[in-house]
Amino acid sequence: MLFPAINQEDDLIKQASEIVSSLEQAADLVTDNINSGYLATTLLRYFNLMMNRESEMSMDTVQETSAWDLSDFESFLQAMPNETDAVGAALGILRLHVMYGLSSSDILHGDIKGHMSRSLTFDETLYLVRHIRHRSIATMGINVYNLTWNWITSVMHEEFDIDEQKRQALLQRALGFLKSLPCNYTEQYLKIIKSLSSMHSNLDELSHYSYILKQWKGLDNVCPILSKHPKGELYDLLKNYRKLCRSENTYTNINTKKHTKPSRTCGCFLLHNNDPILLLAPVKMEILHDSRPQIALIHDAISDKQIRGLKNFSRTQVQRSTVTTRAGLVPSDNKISQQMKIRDKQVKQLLSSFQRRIAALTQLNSYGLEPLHVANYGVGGQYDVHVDFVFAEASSDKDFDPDMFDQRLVSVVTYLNDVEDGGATVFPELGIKVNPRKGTAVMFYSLFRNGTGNFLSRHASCPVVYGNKWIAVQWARRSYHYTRYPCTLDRFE
Ligand SMILES: O=C(O)CCC(=O)C(=O)O
Ligand SMILES: [Fe+2]
Repeated sequence: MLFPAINQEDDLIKQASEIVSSLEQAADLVTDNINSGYLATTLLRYFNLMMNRESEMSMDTVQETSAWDLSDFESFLQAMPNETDAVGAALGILRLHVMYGLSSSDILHGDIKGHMSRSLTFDETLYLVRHIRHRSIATMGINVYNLTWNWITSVMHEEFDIDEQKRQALLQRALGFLKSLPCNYTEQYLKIIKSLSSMHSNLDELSHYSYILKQWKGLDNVCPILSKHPKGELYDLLKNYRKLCRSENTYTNINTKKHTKPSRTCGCFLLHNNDPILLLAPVKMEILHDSRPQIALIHDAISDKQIRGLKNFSRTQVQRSTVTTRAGLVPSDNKISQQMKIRDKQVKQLLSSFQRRIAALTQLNSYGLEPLHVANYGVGGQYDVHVDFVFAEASSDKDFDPDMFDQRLVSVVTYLNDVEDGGATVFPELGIKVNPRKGTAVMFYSLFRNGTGNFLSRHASCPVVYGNKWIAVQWARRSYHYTRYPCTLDRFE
């Protein structure tokens, strides 16, 4: 099972607690299993356990469920997280760190944006440091050297209860890192050398280095590579993504001027489109972006009963999400969630009024609606900046012509729960942030009238900090809607 944890993972955590509390023998086995290399997973499972109030166990539950036998336990062990989960957990914590600008020292003390957990151990922290250069962190548009150094120094400053040997190993690691940049003519480097000397380390090179460094004229205070920040449009976009997730208002206007006009009709209204269904129960619309692309909120888009039905059905069936790439549909570091398509007839029936309303609202033909997708993001789960249409560079077919493809025209993302912290949908080109609210949907168009993709519709899901996030995504394809959305010759109409 892959990180991020969803309800199944919560169940697993509950089972773990039950076993550990009730069977001494089992507890030893669990400990053996967990301690060998799965530290970050342990960390996140504890992290979840402590933070997710729903999964906290009362003593009553422990007593009720203490009748475990060992065959149950074997299958439990098989379902234990593996190395992939461990890496996933470490990356989840790093994502929260980067996206929300958290201090590494707070995380070390178990404080994730004010949600308290236990402190990390020395080994767990090193496990995080080892994974900072992972692709998914390296592509977040930050200086990974800076991030690594930030963590190394936090570990060095922390009063971990570790022996001399481990402390020396840490300092050696810090030296090795600075040397690899290379940053060995800096005050930072010298400081570590001095610390190592003060520990009476018998490294021959120590005295040699301190001698050279003392002679060195312009010793840099801080290594320049560590303070370089990536620049360019892509980085501005990723910066906006982070700023929106953090609710900082200072997002940079990148492309907006190129082909949007100021919004004229932002506001709320009841919409019925003269459609019999909507005349009976008009849609509560709130326009967030007037046009090109139009982005709107739909309030009360789905009933509580439909939400319950959808979640109950999907809870045990969602699987690791995939994205469309040149290599086909693959799991991706850019989309950390689990999802499924709803094909079940009964569930479809339950949702038919929901889909009819969407069709009536967009005035699109319901034949163009794709099967509904349900997705769940756990703590640290996110969806990086992306568009919902396929563009040539992302296609697996080298002759792919986006204009000939039946592209996704409209997306309706419906929130199936309130997320306690994080999980907002953001549009980093436009400075728009939508916080998930149970029953509300955000609807946006991805194409221009001529059928080509509008990159201003780029959007993302901020990582979930606390709780988890359930959404239902309804896409409508363009091909059925030529009459409703006739082509124009204007490139940007
Ligand atoms: O989770 C969200 O807020 C956005 C989901 C999304 O963009 C998608 O599934 O394509
Ligand atoms: Fe999307």
